[in-house]
Amino acid sequence: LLAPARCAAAVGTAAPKVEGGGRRSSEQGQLAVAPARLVDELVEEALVWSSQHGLVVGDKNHPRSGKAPGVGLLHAPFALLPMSFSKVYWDQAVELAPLFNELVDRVSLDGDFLQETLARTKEVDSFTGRLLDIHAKMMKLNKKEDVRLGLTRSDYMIDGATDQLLQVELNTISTSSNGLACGVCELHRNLIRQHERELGLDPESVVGNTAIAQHAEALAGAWAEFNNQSSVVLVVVQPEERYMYDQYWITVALREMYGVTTIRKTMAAIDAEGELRPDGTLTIDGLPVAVVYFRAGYTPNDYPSEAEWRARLLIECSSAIKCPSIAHHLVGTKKIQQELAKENVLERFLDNKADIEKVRKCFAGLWSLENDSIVMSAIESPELFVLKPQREGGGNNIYGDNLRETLISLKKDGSNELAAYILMQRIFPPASLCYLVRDGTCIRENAVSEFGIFGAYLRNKDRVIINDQCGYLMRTKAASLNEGGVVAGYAFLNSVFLT
Ligand SMILES: Nc1ncnc2c1ncn2[C@@H]1O[C@H](COP(=O)(O)OP(=O)(O)O)[C@@H](O)[C@H]1O
Ligand SMILES: N[C@H](CCC(=O)N[C@@H](CS)C(=O)NCCC(=O)O)C(=O)O
Ligand SMILES: [Mg+2]
Repeated sequence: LLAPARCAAAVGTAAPKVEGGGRRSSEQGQLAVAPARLVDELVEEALVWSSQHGLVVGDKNHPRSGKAPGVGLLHAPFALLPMSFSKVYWDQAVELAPLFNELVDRVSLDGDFLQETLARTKEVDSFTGRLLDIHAKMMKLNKKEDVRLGLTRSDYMIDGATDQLLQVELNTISTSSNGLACGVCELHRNLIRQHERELGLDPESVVGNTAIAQHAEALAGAWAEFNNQSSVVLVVVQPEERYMYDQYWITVALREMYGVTTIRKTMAAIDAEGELRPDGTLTIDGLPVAVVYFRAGYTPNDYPSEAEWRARLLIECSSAIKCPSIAHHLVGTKKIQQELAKENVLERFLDNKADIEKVRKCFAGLWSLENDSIVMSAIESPELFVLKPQREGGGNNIYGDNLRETLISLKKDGSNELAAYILMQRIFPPASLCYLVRDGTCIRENAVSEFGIFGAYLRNKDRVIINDQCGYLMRTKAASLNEGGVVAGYAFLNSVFLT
């Protein structure tokens, strides 16, 4: 039905020209029009597979879908077939993972750098300010985190104009979809296995996703370093969580693979039930906490009252291994991303020249709004930029005319509001026709992808126990969309086969 060569294009491609073969981004996207019968069959099988294998999210149309597991389920949004991705980019992103792990840890130890870099932002962004206040309190207490666990994700897009892999952002808190990303990889392998001849693809060419196993391994490793057999891993969650199934993949693996117990609590519940023993141990309902795994706490919406801020401070003051610590969390702000892109700043944190060049090579243009000439360029050509506040979770950036108007009003006020934002070069990834499935419906869209590599870093004093990439997340969205993110409702989960 679909000649293999044509079919390779049928799965959507994000692999423009690279050294040693491959094709230019402009040549991509010649999607072989798969016969409707085959697409319908694939969609039906994919929906059945997703329902039977926990590739699910809570359905926002169901009142209790964010409260109780098993209630109001809906399949997670997914691309029907994997994205082809050049091994050159894959290898580059994998090679960068331990470098970014090390960079995040080094920057997190430089409290003055964090406080100074974010000082102006603090004046105009109260959320970031509150985080900085907790960080300042820990500095005053000279609080040391001997055991540090970083679970990160570095997100990239391919810049179609230069065929360069450019970092979109470095996430250091609540890096999610680690569970569902594995599911979509298995879904694609299953579909290809069932239709190998028609699709002309090899199921094993879909890159396996180790995210669940490796996140569980890192959390279990931290729990072991805490060295208290009766302790638990505390998962900090939002009161309404429709992404709970993504989280349960990790916590069930933690129990089944390592026998480690997890408890799920909201920040309000931690404030109400949490206590500090004299030795600094955090207890919840009397249970000692070894590790605090934040799957909430990254957005102002997670702090509706002082109770949640008290909980964050209580956790930070405790001997529990925070994932992330307040310092690690702050390293992931866009302002720090922009500061690290300045000349000679990486040299403060990384020693090896070659490593520094590898990291610097993946930086897109990043500027503070104090840079008048860049602000003027952005006002003239807003479509070439993205304006970013210090926010996480998708849906927060400013684009196009709104970007221009925001900059003009910020400049007119002359207020220091400017420090709440950074400007970033807009990346235009190669687009290709893809089949995308959401709410049981398959659409064919000209789509672009964002490739994330998860990173795991576990250290006890000067002993680095884990410093590795730990799985991947490929997200695909309509090329016409500015914003991204699955939870935010824009992107679809995808997997990768290397070309
Ligand atoms: N420089 C950029 N070029 C193109 N798209 C971008 C850029 N930065 C962000 N985006 C889009 O906006 C989405 C959210 O931006 P991001 O910086 O990842 O913020 P968040 O922390 O909210 O995820 C990304 O997933 C991507 O789709
Ligand atoms: N509900 C929360 C969701 C937390 C969250 O949005 N995390 C951001 C980085 S901060 C992220 O990694 N997004 C990747 C998946 C996407 O595209 O939506 C959770 O389960 O922890
Ligand atoms: Mg993001």
